[in-house]
Amino acid sequence: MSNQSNFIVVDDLSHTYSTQRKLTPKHALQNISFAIPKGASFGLLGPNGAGKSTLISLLTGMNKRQTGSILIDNEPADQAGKKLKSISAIAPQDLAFYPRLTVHENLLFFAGTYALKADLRKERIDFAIEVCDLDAHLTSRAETLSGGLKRRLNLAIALLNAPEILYLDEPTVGIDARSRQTILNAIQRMHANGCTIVYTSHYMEEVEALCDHVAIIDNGKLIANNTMSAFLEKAGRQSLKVTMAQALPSYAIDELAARRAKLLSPKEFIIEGLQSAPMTDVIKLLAEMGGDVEQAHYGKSKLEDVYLDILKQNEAQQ
Ligand SMILES: Nc1ncnc2c1ncn2[C@@H]1O[C@H](COP(=O)(O)OP(=O)(O)OP(=O)(O)O)[C@@H](O)[C@H]1O
Repeated sequence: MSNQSNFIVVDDLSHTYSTQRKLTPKHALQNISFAIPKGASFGLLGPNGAGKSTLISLLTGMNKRQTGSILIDNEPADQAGKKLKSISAIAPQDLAFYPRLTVHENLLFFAGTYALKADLRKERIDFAIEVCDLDAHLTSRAETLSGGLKRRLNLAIALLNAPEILYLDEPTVGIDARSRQTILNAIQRMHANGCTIVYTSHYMEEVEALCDHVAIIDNGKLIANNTMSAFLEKAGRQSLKVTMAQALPSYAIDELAARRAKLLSPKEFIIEGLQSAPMTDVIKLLAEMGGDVEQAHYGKSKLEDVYLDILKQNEAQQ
C-alpha cells in the first residue's frame, strides 16, 4: 500500500491495553491500515473511546507500537525517533505546559529544547505568539489563563519546531468562539504552508471546514477512509429538508411518503436523492396544501449526517 506521495503509512496496526488481572485486555485498535498523503489535512473521527488518541499516541511514539507497522516519510517510525521529533509536533488533549511559568517563559523553555540558533529561536517564538494571538498575555502565568488561552498556548508550543506533521487531539474542546477561530486559523495557516495535519475532533463542522481527508474509527476498527469530497459525494446525496410552521396533515404525509419522504417530526421531513424537477413538485404540493414552510434546505448532506449514517451502518453489520 506504500505510495511515494504518502507521508504516513499505517499497516495492520493493533494495540491492546493490559488491564487488571482477571479483566479482559482492552483491544483499543484492531488491524488498522491507512495512508496520509504529504500535505494532507487528515480528520480522524470516531465516538468516545473509539481509539483516536491511542492511534495518535502510536503515531507520535508516545505509546510503544505492539504489532503492525508505521512508516513516516518512508522510515519505520520506531527507528526514526530523532528525525520524527524534529519534523512532528503534537498539541495533546491534556494541556502540556508548566502552569507556574508565564506564557513567554513556557515558550522560551520549550523552544530551548530544540537545538536552534538564537535568532531562529526568536523567529519561531514570535511566529507562535502571532499565530496563536498570545501577544497580550505573555507575562500572565499559564495557570491563570482562561481555557481558550490555555489551548492556544498548548498549540503555540507545538508550533515551535516548525513541524512538517502536526497532530491535534481535540484542540478546541470547551473554548469560546474567539479562541476556537484563532486555533482554526492557525491550523489552516500551517496547512497552507504545507504542513501535514492529523486532526481529531467531535466537531464535524470544524473537520468539514479544515480537512481534505477523513477516516472513521469505531470500536478500534477503521470503518471508513476517503477524501472529504469523495466522502460527501458518495454518501452525501442531494436532499431537501423542510420544516413546516404547523404539523403536516395526514394526506400530505401520504403524498410525501409516495415521494420517499422521511418524517423527522410532525412538522419536519427530509427527502434524499432528489433531483431538481421532483423538488419543484414537492414545493408545489406544499403550496397547494396551504401550509407555511418555516425553513427549507436543499443541498448536499453534511459531514455529520454522513458520519452518523456510516456509524449506523457499521452497527447494523455487527
Ligand atoms: N492507558 C489505558 N489503559 C487501559 N485502557 C485504555 C487506556 N487508554 C485508553 N484506554 C481504552 O482504550 C480505548 C480507546 O481509548 P482512546 O482514548 O484511544 O479513545 P478516543 O477515541 O480517543 O476517545 P475520546 O474521543 O473519548 O477521546 C477506550 O476503551 C479506553 O478506555
